[in-house]
Amino acid sequence: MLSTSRFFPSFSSITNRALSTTPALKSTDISVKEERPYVYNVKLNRPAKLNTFTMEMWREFKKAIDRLADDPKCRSIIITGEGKSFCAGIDLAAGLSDIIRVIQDDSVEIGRKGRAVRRFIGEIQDCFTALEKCPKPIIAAVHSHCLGAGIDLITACDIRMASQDANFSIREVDIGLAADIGTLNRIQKVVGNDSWTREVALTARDFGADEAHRYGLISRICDDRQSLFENSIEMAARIAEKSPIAVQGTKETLNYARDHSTDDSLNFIKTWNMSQLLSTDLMNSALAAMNKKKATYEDV
Ligand SMILES: CC/C=C\C=C\CC(=O)SCCNC(=O)CCNC(=O)[C@H](O)C(C)(C)COP(=O)(O)OP(=O)(O)OC[C@H]1O[C@@H](n2cnc3c(N)ncnc32)[C@H](O)[C@@H]1OP(=O)(O)O
Repeated sequence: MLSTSRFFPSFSSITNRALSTTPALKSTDISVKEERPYVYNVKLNRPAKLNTFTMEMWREFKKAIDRLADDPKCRSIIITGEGKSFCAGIDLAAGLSDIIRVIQDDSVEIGRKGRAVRRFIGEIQDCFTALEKCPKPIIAAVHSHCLGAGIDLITACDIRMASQDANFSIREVDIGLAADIGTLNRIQKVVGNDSWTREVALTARDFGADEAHRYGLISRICDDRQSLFENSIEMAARIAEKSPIAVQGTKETLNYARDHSTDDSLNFIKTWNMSQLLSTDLMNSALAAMNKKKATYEDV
């Protein structure tokens, strides 16, 4: 069992450093690649630190997702991690240094400190909420460690799959905090088992791919990392072949239905489709189905 203290520089050394000493993000910490036509891979690319998140990396991640959200040449996305682990959570040394500096700055009045903490958490929340807000479906492909912020990330995705070696933990209580960037707010809606959710969130215990699958956190287990990658690309490519109007309307509606009453969401989809059924995609798809052919669709 590793102690988290080995990752922390002393608090005084953090507070004495200037802001600019936060390890700078090389833009390679997040890489974006078109793997197939219309299918993009957003890769966490900080393998030496097990793809742990710094503030700069969070910002880069959001930028990448927001860019793909608006790119008509992107229709589906997979999220992968380079190296040994998918994501070992927040970078316990660099990722918390900004906030610790504020907390420890005695010249800042306590009410203002609270506001700064709230802003800090909100900014990080937005980086993962970008996954949910992105109209393109997003598949998380998890191998090895997926801890803390890693679970925040994957619960904001549309689909989760993992290789057999995956190792998950809602690790936050072990570092003295209630998870605040999405896991606790989304996981019950993903998993639908309140007792299990509370068990893993309150104990921070590790669980593997089989357990994650059994409780619905992931929908598919692959034998190894290579087949995980291939399966996630195949699934993303299959989605990308379909009408982007239909696919993106489906994601919007599922998100809306999750957070509203059935009545409200029925109203939402009929209003949505007031315009979206007028699209040529409907006729194209119907004709292609009747002729046993594949339809192609304009970019949106
Ligand atoms: C407002 C708050 C917002 C977000 C909050 C999020 C909360 C969380 O994310 S909680 C989870 C935090 N993460 C952890 O507690 C994991 C800590 N890491 C480990 O326990 C282990 O590294 C391991 C994942 C079990 C893997 O062990 P091992 O295979 O032996 O590899 P290591 O040699 O330990 O690690 C390699 C390399 O990575 C560095 N590293 C690993 N995890 C972190 C981390 N979380 N923060 C910073 N650095 C980390 C480790 O120091 C090694 O670096 P070297 O330079 O090679 O020493």
